[in-house]
Amino acid sequence: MFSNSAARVSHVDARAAAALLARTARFNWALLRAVLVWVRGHLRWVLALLGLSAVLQLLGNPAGFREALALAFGPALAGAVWVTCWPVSYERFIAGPARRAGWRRWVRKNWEHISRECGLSVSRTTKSRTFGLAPKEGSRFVASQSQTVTVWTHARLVDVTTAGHLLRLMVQTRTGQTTDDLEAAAAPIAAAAGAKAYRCVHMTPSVVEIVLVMADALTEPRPAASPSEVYVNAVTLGRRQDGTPWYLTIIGRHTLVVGCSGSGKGSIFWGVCAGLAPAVRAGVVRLWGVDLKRGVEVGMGKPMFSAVATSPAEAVKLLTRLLAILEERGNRMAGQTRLHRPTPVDPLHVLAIDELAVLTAYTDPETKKEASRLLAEILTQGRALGVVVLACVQDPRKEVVGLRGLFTQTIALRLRSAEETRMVLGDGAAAVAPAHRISPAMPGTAWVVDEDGAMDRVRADWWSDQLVRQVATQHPAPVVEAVATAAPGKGGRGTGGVPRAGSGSGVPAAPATGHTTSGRTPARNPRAPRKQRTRSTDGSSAA
Ligand SMILES: Nc1ncnc2c1ncn2[C@@H]1O[C@H](COP(=O)(O)OP(=O)(O)OP(=O)(O)O)[C@@H](O)[C@H]1O
Repeated sequence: MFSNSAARVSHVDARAAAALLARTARFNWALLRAVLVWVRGHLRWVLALLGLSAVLQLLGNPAGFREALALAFGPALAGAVWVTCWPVSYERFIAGPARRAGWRRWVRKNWEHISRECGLSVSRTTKSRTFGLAPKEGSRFVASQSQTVTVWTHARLVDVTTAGHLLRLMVQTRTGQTTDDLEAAAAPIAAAAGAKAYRCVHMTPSVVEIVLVMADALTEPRPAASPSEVYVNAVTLGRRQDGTPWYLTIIGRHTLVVGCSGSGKGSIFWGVCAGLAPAVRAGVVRLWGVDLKRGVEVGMGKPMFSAVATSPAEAVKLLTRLLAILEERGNRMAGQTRLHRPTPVDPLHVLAIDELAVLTAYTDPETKKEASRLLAEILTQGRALGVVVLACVQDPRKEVVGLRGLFTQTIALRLRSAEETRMVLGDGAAAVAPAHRISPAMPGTAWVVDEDGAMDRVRADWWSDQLVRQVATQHPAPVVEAVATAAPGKGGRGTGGVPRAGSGSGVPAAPATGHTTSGRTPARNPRAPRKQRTRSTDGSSAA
């Protein structure tokens, strides 16, 4: 008995000792690597001090020899310990500022060369005259000697600044140049600087800011956070390539999301819908879902939606109902106000469509025609009347998405060709916003056009099925729209709809069939247990 427990203790000790040994070895190896990196980066300093220490040794000054060695390797060792034990603070106080200073120095020192090689400079040859003594003529002063010289004129580097991973060059055109020329040179400048990406911001008719992204802040996926605040104007979808948050304006915008299969359209779909969830619960926003991939996507967060259609026929009914709301609201707003302001009695309606092409291209001709007509009306009238559309599609061709031009903002996820990038982001976009070159290993990454017309690379946060279900359960829509019974032009009061069961309004509960989704929704993952449609008085669902 005793010998057994002793053996167990010694076994545990051996395992702890082995772990400690492994940790120590890893630490020493990290330290050694950091020292070697430091020495490589400061080779001249180290060699000079090693030389000095050798001379001092030869001169019989062992104290000086030791000091020189300490000077050569002391900072390396201190830096190595710092970077190994506290990498974040080392990056913040030492490595980051040093790297950024190096970028600025590189640009300032080499600007003329960069400008010349990247096609921003012009040269002109002129004759120059020199005066002096001519040896052949007995060192007599000769009036002039003529020689041909090349004179370069460069675009002007107004300023160089850095922040985080960004290197910003403010460049001014030279005479005869336009900002388009500066923009065209941004790609070779980015390549010369070893930048991961770049973008151009037109500051004035003669000044462009070239923003070089020196390290990719989008490489790592980031999980989305459960929203808690009521936001209607915009939602946070992820981050921009400079690491700042990426907001998508919702009010007054129709958004088209284009990306091939697996490009991450779901992240943007849920970024918007789940991002608006607190506003949905507060009643300021009403979500309408059209999921023509058999309801697989919207099924994840169905409680957030006031109505869901999963077939083209249901979608037509839903669009008809929405158009009726829009018409009623238009009549009410006429002569009163030109822009709808969402309130709990008169909410913002957000129509979220997953796989738009099924509705506008791949269904029977009659449904296709009717759906396209309804959607076109919503897109043309809805912006000011508080009805906005978010549509996701894989194929941006005109014959698939004929209504492409009616969307007021587009998000280009990974696309299949430069031609598709041009279709989605506009002429000339393939060069500056190459959505067709987004790596398949980085789903959720996209190119967007900013308010000022500049293109920027962004990455949406990742919404897991579990998080979508959780957000939907926490923020159910207080009102269910009885879309299936709607007839064209018979929407009645636009903000109508039936309060959800148990929402405390005293209005009879809507039947579970209030959603247009017919009975069965194919599940992508095992579904969470179905919630009973009764609610306790605090508004939370009761199982
Ligand atoms: N923002 C993101 N960050 C990291 N990974 C992501 C992100 N978005 C999506 N993914 C990954 O990519 C996969 C495909 O994403 P998603 O289903 O959203 O693509 P999709 O464009 O909707 O494709 P399809 O059109 O075929 O449905 C997901 O299963 C997930 O693993």
